[in-house]
Amino acid sequence: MSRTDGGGRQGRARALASRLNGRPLVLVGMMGAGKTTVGRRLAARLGRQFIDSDEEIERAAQMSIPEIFEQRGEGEFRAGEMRVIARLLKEKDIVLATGGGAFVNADTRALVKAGAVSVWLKADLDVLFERVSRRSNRPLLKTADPRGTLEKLIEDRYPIYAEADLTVVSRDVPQDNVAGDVIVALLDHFKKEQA
Ligand SMILES: Nc1ncnc2c1ncn2[C@@H]1O[C@H](COP(=O)(O)OP(=O)(O)O)[C@@H](O)[C@H]1O
Ligand SMILES: O=C(O)C1=C[C@@H](OP(=O)(O)O)[C@@H](O)[C@H](O)C1
Ligand SMILES: [Mg+2]
Repeated sequence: MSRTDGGGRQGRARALASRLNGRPLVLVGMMGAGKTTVGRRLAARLGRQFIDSDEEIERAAQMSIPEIFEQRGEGEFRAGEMRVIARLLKEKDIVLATGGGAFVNADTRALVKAGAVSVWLKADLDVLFERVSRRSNRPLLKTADPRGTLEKLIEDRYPIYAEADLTVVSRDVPQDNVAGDVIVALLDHFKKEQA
């Protein structure tokens, strides 16, 4: 990478930091969109702390997400998810990756909309299915037809994710490039907001 590229990157990160003024950046979207992995890259590029709400919930409950769903049920998971996100939104200068269902919950969505800048990482069914098929840690997809389940979730959730402040396509390119796409899209968003 040339010196100019490095300067451009840093310049964009600084410009964005000033626009955000400490406000949390929150990633929303389907399972497999890349919220956790792209979010980590994004935080590194912006010099922000990265937090994943699923990891926070697992730490608080001392159980894995599949165990929480199995032993406590989805209702309790969603209530815990909202509490954890409400607490995390009080932090400054963070990138927060949420679980795919968090923004779908009306109360959690209201908290995110009020206290953060939200980005929908969007990907289509084929891309998502290929990615989630790599691991079996998503209890909602433990059905007879996981692809059909994912398709139905997309149908239900896309209109809700569209309420995020902006949308970035999670392309099948290195995750650092997707993080770069998010930074460019955010700067563009703030420019438009100012115009
Ligand atoms: N842009 C990308 N290109 C290729 N693979 C990706 C990309 N983003 C994420 N992945 C992979 O997809 C899987 C799910 O990513 P993850 O970050 O856990 O998604 P989420 O948190 O949105 O469910 C992981 O194996 C990750 O490495
Ligand atoms: O879409 C969902 O409802 C869920 C997504 C998961 O997080 P990721 O989106 O990070 O996979 C996790 O919170 C849980 O399995 C439920
Ligand atoms: Mg995740």
